[in-house]
Amino acid sequence: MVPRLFRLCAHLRHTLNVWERKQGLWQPGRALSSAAPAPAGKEANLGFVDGGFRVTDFPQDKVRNFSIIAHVDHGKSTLADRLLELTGAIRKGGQAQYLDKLQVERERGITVKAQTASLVYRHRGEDYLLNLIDTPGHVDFSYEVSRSLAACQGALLLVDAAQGVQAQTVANFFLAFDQDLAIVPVLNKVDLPSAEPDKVAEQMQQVFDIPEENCLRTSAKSGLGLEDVLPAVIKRVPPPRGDPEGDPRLLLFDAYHDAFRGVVCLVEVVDGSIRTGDRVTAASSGDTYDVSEVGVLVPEARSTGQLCTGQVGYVITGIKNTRAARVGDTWHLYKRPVERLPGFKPSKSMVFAGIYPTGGGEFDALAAAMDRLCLTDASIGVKRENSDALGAGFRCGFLGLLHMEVFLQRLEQEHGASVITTAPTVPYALDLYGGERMEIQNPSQFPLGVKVLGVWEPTVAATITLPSEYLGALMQLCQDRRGELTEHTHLGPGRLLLRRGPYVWYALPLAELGGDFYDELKSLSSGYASFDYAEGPTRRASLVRLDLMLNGLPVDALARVVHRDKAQQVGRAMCAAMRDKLGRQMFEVAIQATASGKVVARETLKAFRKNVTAKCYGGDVSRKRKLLERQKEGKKRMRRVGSVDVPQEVFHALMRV
Ligand SMILES: Nc1nc2c(ncn2[C@@H]2O[C@H](COP(=O)(O)OP(=O)(O)OP(=O)(O)O)[C@@H](O)[C@H]2O)c(=O)[nH]1
Repeated sequence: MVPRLFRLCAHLRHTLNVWERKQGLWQPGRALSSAAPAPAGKEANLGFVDGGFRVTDFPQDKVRNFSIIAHVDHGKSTLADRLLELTGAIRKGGQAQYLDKLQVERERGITVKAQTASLVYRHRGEDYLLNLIDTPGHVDFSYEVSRSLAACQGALLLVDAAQGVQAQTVANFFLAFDQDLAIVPVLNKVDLPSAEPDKVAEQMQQVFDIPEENCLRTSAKSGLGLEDVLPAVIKRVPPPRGDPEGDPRLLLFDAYHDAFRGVVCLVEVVDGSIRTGDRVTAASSGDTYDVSEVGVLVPEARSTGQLCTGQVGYVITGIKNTRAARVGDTWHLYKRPVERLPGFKPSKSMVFAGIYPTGGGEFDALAAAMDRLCLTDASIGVKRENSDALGAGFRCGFLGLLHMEVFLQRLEQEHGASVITTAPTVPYALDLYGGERMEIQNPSQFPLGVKVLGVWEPTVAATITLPSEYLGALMQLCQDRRGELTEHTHLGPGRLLLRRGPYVWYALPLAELGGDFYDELKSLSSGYASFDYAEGPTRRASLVRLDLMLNGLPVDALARVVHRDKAQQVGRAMCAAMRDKLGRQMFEVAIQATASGKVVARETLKAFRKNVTAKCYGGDVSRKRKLLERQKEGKKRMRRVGSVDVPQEVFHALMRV
């Protein structure tokens, strides 16, 4: 009864909204009677901590939408904090890195999810609504950056004045440049003794053709130069260009799941405006929803009743199915179709891994958790798969290894899921007899007993910047990882440029970026190297399938594809790790590694019943019982391969070999 009543009210409200639009009776701000007018008189602080908010006070020319983009750790989140404080959105001296809300972000000290905040700023006696999007710096999250940029007309390009232009500075600059955004260059960390802002400004001119005098100089730490940032945004970033009189057209650029409110969609209102009570249609599916709440993030969600042309905010529609909120989709008013916005390029998975629940019966819970997490990260590809050893699970595609690690950490921390993952792998293409080509995303799909004429693996075009003195060590590392040097160049003359060294371009197999590549790169360059990559062509390579067998039976979840020359070395390491981790069984276990069916390594585990109470001397019965119970509990978490019980820690341990 209640939902029906609610639907009826929503329908009446929508009909009234449409009628008003048609009759020209639309009264901006009427739905906002509860919002207090913005306090006047304060120059640069009209914040939301004490003040009110009326979106209709901000016509398009008083709106600016911009992102902060930079290389990792150049200070985006710290600068965003300062801008939030400056405009009164948050209180000074509060929580640092306010927009990095996720536990994983705080623990790792990196941004993984773009965050939006609307600020009100008074400049020369006029109030402006500035929508800021703080973006991640790491290459694995560049999809977040490109998505965020679609809702912006400008970008603050931040560069650490001590480190200069780095690999992701270049990558992010081109993302913004390709989308025709106004770029406001900011040299940050000028307070550092090692800062050389003049040299970096010169570098900006050389690399990006940005006039040196256009670079702002700031310290997000000490606050130096911050007062110039927002005036520069207002002056250099154009207002959004949409048609305020046109039919409402919304770009859905992000979404997340809120435990109380359900699916929350972040939108830019490209044309027209949207109000609570409107009925909207998603252009991709034709599904229709009633808008139950509209508002801005200041940075917490605040209902405003409507959003006008060019504004960025959130919309809640009671979407139940997380997959219905398709990031990149165009929304319009019910029965008022509009031309669809270009949306986003689908992301291309670079790394794949199988994800399985640790307990067999936990599949549904894992599926629900994955669904909710994928809503906040549209770049993850998910397909169901089954493993003989691990049961029902998923094969997921990620943009890189860090992306995968962060996803797994979020699954555990935010959704309480406990999972086993297979070793990450890349997609391979196999040439079979008869001209047939087979794509595999899982090593256990690599056919055995069939003649494979050729295996093609993906490569990346890697850009590495590092000081010249580390060039030799870098070349050795890339050669060990089967890389081919394509080009290298110096950034230009000058002390800083010499110190920062050359750009080096390598074609590297994507599979070789796994494991310890980043760690080695950082350690060989004393932390100075920076790395970025783009997708390269596929390359033919001598690759084989490596299997781990227990008493003659392959463990499908542990199969991997390796280079022929490394098969024995990896096989031995896997057998040794299996021997150490498996724990003795009641019978002898033969552990073998086979490359394309031929044994390349072997270990034998002698029969033994593990006596977990051996260390408990005397008659401490309760302690013995506790240990035996824990052993029983552990057995539940075992996976059976033939007659061998494999504890799940073994899977975790072998993924890292
Ligand atoms: N000395 C100095 N340190 C700064 C300044 N701005 C930021 N930092 C420090 O630099 C480190 C990285 O800052 P973040 O704001 O997390 O950098 P980020 O670009 O958001 O990092 P990612 O999100 O991981 O890409 C932190 O330890 C900050 O305290 C500055 O102007 N001066």
